[in-house]
Amino acid sequence: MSSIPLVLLVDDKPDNLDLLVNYLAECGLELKVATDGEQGLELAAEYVPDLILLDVMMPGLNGYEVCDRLRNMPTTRHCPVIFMSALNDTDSKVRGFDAGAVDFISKPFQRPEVLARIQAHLTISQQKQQLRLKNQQLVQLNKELQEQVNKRQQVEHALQLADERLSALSRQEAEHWGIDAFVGDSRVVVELLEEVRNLQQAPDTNVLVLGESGTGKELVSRAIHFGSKRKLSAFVAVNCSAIPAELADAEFFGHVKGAYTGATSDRSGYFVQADGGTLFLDEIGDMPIHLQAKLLRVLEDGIVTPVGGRQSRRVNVRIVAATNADISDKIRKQAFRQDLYFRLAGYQIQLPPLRERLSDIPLLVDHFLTSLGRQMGKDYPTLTPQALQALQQYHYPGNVRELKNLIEYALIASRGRPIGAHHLRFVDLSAEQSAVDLPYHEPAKPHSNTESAETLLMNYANNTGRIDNTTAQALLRVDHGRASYLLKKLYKDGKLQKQGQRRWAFYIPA
Ligand SMILES: Nc1ncnc2c1ncn2[C@@H]1O[C@H](COP(=O)(O)OP(=O)(O)OP(=O)(O)O)[C@@H](O)[C@H]1O
Repeated sequence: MSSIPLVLLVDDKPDNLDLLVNYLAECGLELKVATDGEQGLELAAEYVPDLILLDVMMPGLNGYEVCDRLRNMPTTRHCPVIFMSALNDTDSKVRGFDAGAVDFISKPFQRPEVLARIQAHLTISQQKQQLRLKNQQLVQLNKELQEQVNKRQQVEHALQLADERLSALSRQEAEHWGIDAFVGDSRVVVELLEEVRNLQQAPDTNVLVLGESGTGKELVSRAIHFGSKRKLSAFVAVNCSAIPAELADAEFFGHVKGAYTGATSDRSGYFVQADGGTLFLDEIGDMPIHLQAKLLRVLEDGIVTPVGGRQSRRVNVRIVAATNADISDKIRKQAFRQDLYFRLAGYQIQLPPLRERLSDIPLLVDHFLTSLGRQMGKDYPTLTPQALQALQQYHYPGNVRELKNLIEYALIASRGRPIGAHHLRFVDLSAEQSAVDLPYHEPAKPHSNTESAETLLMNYANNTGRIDNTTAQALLRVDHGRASYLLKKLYKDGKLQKQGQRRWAFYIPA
């Protein structure tokens, strides 16, 4: 409503119009007059008045019809209409209200009544208009809110989907790495799996996993993590022997931007990455001694500080460490800190070598035939009884990893036929298996450095107690002559002892 309210007077009697104009002249109103219904409608459409005084009985369109049409025009729909009539009966009033009038003024006019009714309805109309405006604002606000709610619901839905996908992934991972992934039903394995289950229920206990290479130390460590409540956070696997000493601090504790040349941004280290989860330290026996001291400090106070940074951060990490080294020997030789050992070995697990649980071979063979066969697109690979017997008689210096590799090779070599003993490529031949028809392999990368070749052979002999020419050839990828030369040299140096005169098998001197 403009500051001066506009009132439209519609009456076919000029006297009435004059009288009304006269009454309203000094009331601060703007007036428009129409002398019939048609003109009244035109002026109403053109000026959109704040109030209309409408005569009922007019030639042409009567007041009821005019009012009815006003209600149907979008611009005048809310404009209050007061009927003016000499008829004072209830019927005509009801009819008027039905047509959409807000009030009645009786003729002959009484000035105070006319003024009072006009004022009252202008005020009501003004308030109604304000209410309508507020309502529109509220509707608009409500729309915006609804849009926000919709957007939020979409985001929440997307988040929920992502969450479901993530937990499906972590479920898959947990299933993949769960305790069931560790195959075996020998007594020693059953006891071992019981220990793993107990450790899953003690998610804050650090664990030291000991065992020869290939016995499943990483598999067990993953099962400990993925079966515990820590599974929703990361399992970070680190091979301690593969980290260059100069990078070790940054790798473990992270670094800030500019800490050294090449540090172009902040980077979190293994401890922060594993926060809430598990840090798997493989080959812990090979961890440099200076790093052992720093690791011990983090294990004691749970606080890490990135290289070049001042801001420390508290982390909650379970350590599962593994080694195939003789850790007591390393402690004796002061190559491993005893205090760190006590921190890591909150609980200690010893994995048995495969040769001490040969009864697990059929299950393991079946497991690898199925899983590797599936990967290679071979549906039901089979094995001859002779091949299984050969597998059960071997002593597996490389443990389960070696068995897995044997089966993988045999699956390829057998080309879809049942796997026979001659498809098994044993690296370390025992007397019974020397008759096995071995396929020939081109040496991949011959081992030319004599010193490191000797170390490799001695490591093997120390681990297994024996070594022969065929094994040496396979280990170093060299020919028979070179293997003989190296074994004889170790023999002459007194590092190996010969067995019998004819067979070139050597033992560690008693
Ligand atoms: N009991 C088992 N059941 C099924 N697979 C096994 C088992 N033990 C070991 N494996 C498989 O053998 C391979 C070697 O296992 P893993 O890496 O856990 O051994 P490891 O003791 O950690 O070896 P390393 O000391 O050389 O790191 C992996 O492919 C693993 O899946």
